[in-house]
Amino acid sequence: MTARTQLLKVENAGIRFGGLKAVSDVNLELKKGELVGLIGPNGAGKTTFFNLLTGVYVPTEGSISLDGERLNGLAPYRITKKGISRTFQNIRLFNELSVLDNVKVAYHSLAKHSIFSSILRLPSHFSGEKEMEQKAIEFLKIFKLEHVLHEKAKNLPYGQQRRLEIARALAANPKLLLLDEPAAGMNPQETEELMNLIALIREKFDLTILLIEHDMLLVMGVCERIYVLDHGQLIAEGTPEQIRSNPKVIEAYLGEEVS
Ligand SMILES: Nc1ncnc2c1ncn2[C@@H]1O[C@H](COP(=O)(O)OP(=O)(O)OP(=O)(O)O)[C@@H](O)[C@H]1O
Repeated sequence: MTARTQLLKVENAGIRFGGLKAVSDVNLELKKGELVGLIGPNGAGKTTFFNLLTGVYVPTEGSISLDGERLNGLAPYRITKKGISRTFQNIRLFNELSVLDNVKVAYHSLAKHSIFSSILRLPSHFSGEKEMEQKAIEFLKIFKLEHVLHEKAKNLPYGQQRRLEIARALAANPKLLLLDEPAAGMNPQETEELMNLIALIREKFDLTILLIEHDMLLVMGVCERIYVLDHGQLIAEGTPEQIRSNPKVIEAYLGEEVS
């Protein structure tokens, strides 16, 4: 097997909120094509770490780079353009828009035709728009949402809303996809379907994925490597087998199920 090249490099990254070090001295690397888990007890700093990667927060220490390009201090939309997309712990869709429009909005952020051609309704606007719609429909088929294209997002059952959120994040054509608790609130069958979907999109879109998840079955089942955060610091990194038997992880999760 050829050695995989590096995609994300996080060096000694952290952020303070007043006196609280929510994330501190984190070193993490992702190689292209990897599917990696980020776990840790409640309040460990997982979502804050995603917020650092996506520019919601600027690190107060350390550096973050994607494909060798430093991301510290870039606005979230610029980081999306550089190739990082995410989903949220609490689903954030445009509730009043249709399923199709939710995905088209993401395409618009990358569209080649300019804002001027849209305003002036030039031919390039219409060809761009049509191409975008076709792409969005193709996309939604992969997520088994083609039968609800014109339904408002808010009317979808929970599992479908979760899938739509992932579809929308992927429409921005990321190199790195960050999934924040994608299985939260799902039943075991939906969780299993989601695991299969994550494996499928990773192959199909040649993606690198970092996944925050409390469902250990999902994390241990799909991730090749896992990082563990506790009180804002990384306490372990390794394969699912190594993490399961790591004494520091067991201690951090005392009272919670690890395997
Ligand atoms: N904007 C903020 N201002 C102050 N404190 C914050 C802010 N954002 C996060 N924190 C604190 O940082 C710590 C880490 O929170 P975070 O939400 O990242 O944890 P988490 O691991 O994602 O938790 P959970 O699994 O419960 O979602 C918590 O103590 C939280 O209160």
